[in-house]
Amino acid sequence: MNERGSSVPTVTECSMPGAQEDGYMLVKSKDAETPSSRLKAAKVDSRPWVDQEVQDDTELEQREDEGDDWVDRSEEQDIPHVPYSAMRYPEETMVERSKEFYRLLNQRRTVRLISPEPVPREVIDNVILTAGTAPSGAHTEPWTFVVVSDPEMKHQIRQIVEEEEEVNYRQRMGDKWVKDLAKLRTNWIKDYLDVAPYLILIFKQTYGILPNNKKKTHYYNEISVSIASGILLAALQNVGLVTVTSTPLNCGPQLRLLLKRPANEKLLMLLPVGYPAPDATVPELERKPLEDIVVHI
Ligand SMILES: NC(=O)C1=CN([C@@H]2O[C@H](COP(=O)(O)OP(=O)(O)OC[C@H]3O[C@@H](n4cnc5c(N)ncnc54)[C@H](OP(=O)(O)O)[C@@H]3O)[C@@H](O)[C@H]2O)C=CC1
Ligand SMILES: Cc1cc2nc3c(=O)[nH]c(=O)nc-3n(C[C@H](O)[C@H](O)[C@H](O)COP(=O)(O)O)c2cc1C
Ligand SMILES: N[C@@H](Cc1ccc(O)c(Cl)c1)C(=O)O
Repeated sequence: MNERGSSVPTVTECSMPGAQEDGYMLVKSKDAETPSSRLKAAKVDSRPWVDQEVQDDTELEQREDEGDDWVDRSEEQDIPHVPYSAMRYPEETMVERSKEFYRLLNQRRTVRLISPEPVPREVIDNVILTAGTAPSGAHTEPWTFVVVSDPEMKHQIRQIVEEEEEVNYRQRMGDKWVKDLAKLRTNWIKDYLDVAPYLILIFKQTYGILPNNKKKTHYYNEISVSIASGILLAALQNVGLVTVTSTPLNCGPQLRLLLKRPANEKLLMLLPVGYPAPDATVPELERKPLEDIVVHI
């Protein structure tokens, strides 16, 4: 393998215990070689180099089950291009606005003690609309925001999450993981899943399904939905609400089924949303200074 990553991880079809209706998962394996992996390797080798961590494998992986059920992009209609104009501020105003926005977002904290106080539904709709302004690969908008306010449904979500997180903390993840998280004083008990007025479950659509049932490639879907999620966090901060950017390990498939979401959707994160509880505390964390996060060239 050369340094620029031309060695391609092979892909094996295998049965996935306890998982989806699809019955397949892609497993990276160094040794196994199958016709599809050879095809994939050949395709990848003919492409320009991209960092393996960020390369868009979306289409390659999906074309494993290539068939007539994928839409041909060339069938899509051309659209008009229209003039664009942006707000233009004097430089001093730009500096002031950039500081002001930084001050706002620098106050954002993950708050794990959330008040049960109701939050207007319209505010939740607006922050989700804001998240939906995110850029997305080929403008595929590969996100679904499931908003849960029903107490019984919230409780069922809590039961799934607590059951899996208990396994994560007690055995699945091991000592290093538990030690790395210790400063946050988290555990598998997730009161906020019952208490927060809203739970927003953010799903990435790994591919799209058109009205004619053909599948559509959702390029860079995880990156696109992650950007939308970041914008959602900023929008929540803007209205004085708090959340926990939570990634409940191994809960995705169960939560998808509970919420009756289709098989093309995978849970990306679960955000309990509300006002902070009056007695909420947060760990006294520091953020890296500018010189540690920027390189000017
Ligand atoms: N594991 C990761 O790389 C990432 C995880 N997350 C989030 O972290 C949390 C834990 O993630 P993870 O450990 O992957 O656990 P999940 O609970 O999301 O998934 C467990 C396993 O099931 C697979 N799976 C989930 N949904 C589907 C679906 N609709 N169709 C087919 N396979 C599916 C996943 O595949 P697969 O590994 O292909 O996703 C994974 O192997 C979740 O909230 C998840 O959304 C967020 C970003 C990346
Ligand atoms: C991708 C990602 C996954 C996270 N997963 C969890 C999680 O599962 N549970 C949790 O309590 N916090 C989770 N967090 C929140 C982090 O613990 C938190 O962002 C970090 O401690 C910094 O604190 P701050 O958000 O207050 O700046 C996650 C954050 C990110 C960005
Ligand atoms: N999901 C667990 C553990 C956890 C906690 C905090 C984190 O920042 C991360 Cl990445 C994981 C939990 O919610 O307790």
